[in-house]
Amino acid sequence: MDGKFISFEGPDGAGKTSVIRQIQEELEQQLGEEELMYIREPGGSRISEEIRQLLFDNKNTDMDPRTEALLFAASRRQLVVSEIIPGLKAGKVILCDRYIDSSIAYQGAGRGLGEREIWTINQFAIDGLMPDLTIYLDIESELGLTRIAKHRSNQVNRLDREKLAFHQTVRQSYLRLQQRYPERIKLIDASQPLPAVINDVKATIHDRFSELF
Ligand SMILES: Nc1ncnc2c1ncn2[C@@H]1O[C@H](COP(=O)(O)OP(=O)(O)OP(=O)(O)O)[C@@H](O)[C@H]1O
Ligand SMILES: Cc1cn([C@H]2C[C@H](O)[C@@H](COP(=O)(O)O)O2)c(=O)[nH]c1=O
Repeated sequence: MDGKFISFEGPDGAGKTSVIRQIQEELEQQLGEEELMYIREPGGSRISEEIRQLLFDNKNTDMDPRTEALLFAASRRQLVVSEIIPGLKAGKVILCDRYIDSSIAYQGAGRGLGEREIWTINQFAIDGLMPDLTIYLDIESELGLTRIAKHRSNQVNRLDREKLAFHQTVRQSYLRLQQRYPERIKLIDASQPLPAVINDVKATIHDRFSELF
């Protein structure tokens, strides 16, 4: 497939949304809007957005962890088929806010379901389709959660509400993934001021795809 598949990962509050917004704006100017696709997980397609509602509904506190893991994988499957594969076939640059690494870190490690088990169920969903590049925004859990509490307290979802220890486990899992796949996953220090984070992200994308930025 001709396109470029870039995923963005990180603990809650790392700044993914803020970074992607800027990257998207600049790439749209460089490439034109039609060459670019922004999607977010869970969600990004009609059916996947409906699964998102179920996953984040604050009244679903009794959701079983395996149900949660399967719903994230189901949402991902639908997104792959309805958006990502067609976008890549059309040669687009796809900016994807979270992908399989989120499930490994949050459900595999955070929920304690096992990183290998989550990898396996997600292979059924993605059928081998991995990002060309993953930007991992690394931040200490305390700082990430503080940012959310400060700026986004009116939109806190079921997973944001987890205890600090959960978020620390998630971060450790991300760091292990980055060490295991250093060619695909590039670590950016997200505790820096936003403009510095964005510069690092642009340089990392350019290193991988010299025609971008
Ligand atoms: N580098 C930064 N320095 C200070 N504040 C930041 C930085 N990046 C983002 N923020 C602020 O932190 C808050 C969370 O940022 P953002 O929503 O972009 O993070 P996120 O990684 O998408 O979070 P989540 O995964 O929980 O949705 C926002 O209010 C944003 O303005
Ligand atoms: C894809 C995916 C996401 N999550 C969690 C991670 C976050 O807490 C939320 C997504 O919130 P955002 O503001 O849209 O980043 O969902 C997860 O646990 N597992 C996953 O596979």
